[in-house]
Amino acid sequence: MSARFSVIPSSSLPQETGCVEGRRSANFHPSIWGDYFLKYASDSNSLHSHVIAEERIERLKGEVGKMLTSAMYKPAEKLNLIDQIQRLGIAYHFELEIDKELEQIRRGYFEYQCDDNDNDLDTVALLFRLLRQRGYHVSCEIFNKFKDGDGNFGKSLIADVQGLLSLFEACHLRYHGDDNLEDALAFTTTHLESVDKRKASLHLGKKVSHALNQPIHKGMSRLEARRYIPLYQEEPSHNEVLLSLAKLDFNLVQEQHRKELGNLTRWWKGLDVQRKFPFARDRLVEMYVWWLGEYYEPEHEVAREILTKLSSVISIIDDIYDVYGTWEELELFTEAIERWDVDAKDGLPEYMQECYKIVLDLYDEIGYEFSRKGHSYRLFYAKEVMKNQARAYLVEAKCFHRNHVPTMEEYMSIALPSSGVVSILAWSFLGMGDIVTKDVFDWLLFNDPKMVKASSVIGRLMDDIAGHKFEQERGHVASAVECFMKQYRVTEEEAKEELRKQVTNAWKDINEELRRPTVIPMPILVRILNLTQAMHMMYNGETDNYTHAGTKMKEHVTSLLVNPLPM
Ligand SMILES: CC(C)=CCC/C(C)=C/COP(=O)(O)OP(=O)(O)O
Repeated sequence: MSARFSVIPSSSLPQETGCVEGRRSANFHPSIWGDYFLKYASDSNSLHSHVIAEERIERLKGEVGKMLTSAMYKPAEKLNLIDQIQRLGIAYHFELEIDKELEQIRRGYFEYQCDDNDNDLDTVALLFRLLRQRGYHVSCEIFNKFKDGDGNFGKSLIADVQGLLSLFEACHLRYHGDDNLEDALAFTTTHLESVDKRKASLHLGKKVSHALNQPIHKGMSRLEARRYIPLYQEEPSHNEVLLSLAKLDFNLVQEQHRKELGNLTRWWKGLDVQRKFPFARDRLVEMYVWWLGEYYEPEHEVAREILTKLSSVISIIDDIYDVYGTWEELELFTEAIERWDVDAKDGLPEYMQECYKIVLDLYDEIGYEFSRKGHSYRLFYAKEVMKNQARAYLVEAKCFHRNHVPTMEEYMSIALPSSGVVSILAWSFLGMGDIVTKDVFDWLLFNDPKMVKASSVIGRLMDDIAGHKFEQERGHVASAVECFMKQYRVTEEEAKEELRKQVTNAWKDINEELRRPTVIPMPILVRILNLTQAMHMMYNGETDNYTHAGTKMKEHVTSLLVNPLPM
């Protein structure tokens, strides 16, 4: 298919520039984890306890399944149950049941207008959130009845902290034009912040603090489940069956994740990354955690493996383009990727030859996996993505090597493709089952879908806001913050504020694109949502947690992969 970028002619650069030549170094810190996970690669001594846990899980799943479909619960109780199941990270066992129950509750509420008793703010907001999460269109006018005579969310709601919390969470599902929810977000945030300051009721206070920092809709499910399980346990009314299932399942799946990461560590060591590419970020473990945001369910083992391998290699390539490579080398490397031929590596410097070989070998390996599964057609898309990514990196590098600070419009046309979101999504689909088709790849690669663009905007702008300072210090292509400041003559803080608004708007696009009926199957769109949540985890705040993996990211790795949940 047609390339999005053309390769920049080599003659075009040096004359034009005060060109930045020679090699740079970003002084990335070394891997925090080294070989730590290697020991899990061959871990088979827990086989017996594994089987016992699986049997218990099956029994508990049966009980939860019965609770979900039982007619004993009122709709409000059922909604709470569904919410808890989702937040505990075990909803993947009950997708069909949840869909059926939600559909029934939706019809009861909107078509038969029943259950007037369940019309409190907490329940209505929960209903709204759970339905919109699944793509049902529910009008935000549903909240009008909670407004006072002046059309504002009124004082009477302030004492209902649980209701405020539920409304706050619902607001993050808003579409463009949902003005009601803009007001509701400001209203709930103000009042929840004051609850947070008062540290009212220890348990509720904890929930409020966490929500303000991390709304459910933007949170990475696996990480949020890890945080929610102990919180749920502290709830006096918690259900023992749900809790046991959540803990057992978390720990069993964690064992699988460790083993996968153990095998990946072995592969990574075999590549000898530290020695061959000492200038690059060595972040296999962090990359794996990133993709637990895309899918953590056991069935996606192969997809996770393919995605982690490809993205870890692209991370090295990113550092070649961003940091280490000279302009001439980058042109040569891009041409070699275009040619996709073993002989194309002749003429590359040695470190690039090593990298090129890794790419070709990896593609041979995944190509073999595709042919085993009857998915050989996927290899074409996988290669196309790598070529697009290399071209996008080259265009970005050109800006840097020319010391060019583009306008925001020009910047976004360069920085959205180089953000890698399309590549990551395409690669994340490679190892998935038959829900992924040729049409899905064509849509993703050649239709410029709105939801994917929104996800790229969120990833790119959050990354730029978080990484601005560090990248400018080490010398990096101008970020959105710099372009915005220059174009609109504003301060760094003002630029960041404006860019955060663009992120907020892009979330509304994501929410709208999830609305049924969708052209692309929902499980595919959910991957785009998941990737956006994972990027939110990576870049939220003032730190790029991928590059600087020693603080928050280290905590995430520890809680997701090192420490099991105490039973
Ligand atoms: C979610 C995605 C798309 C991940 C791709 C993996 C990757 C190359 C990360 C580097 O991020 P970075 O912060 O260094 O990116 P950039 O160099 O574009 O700023």
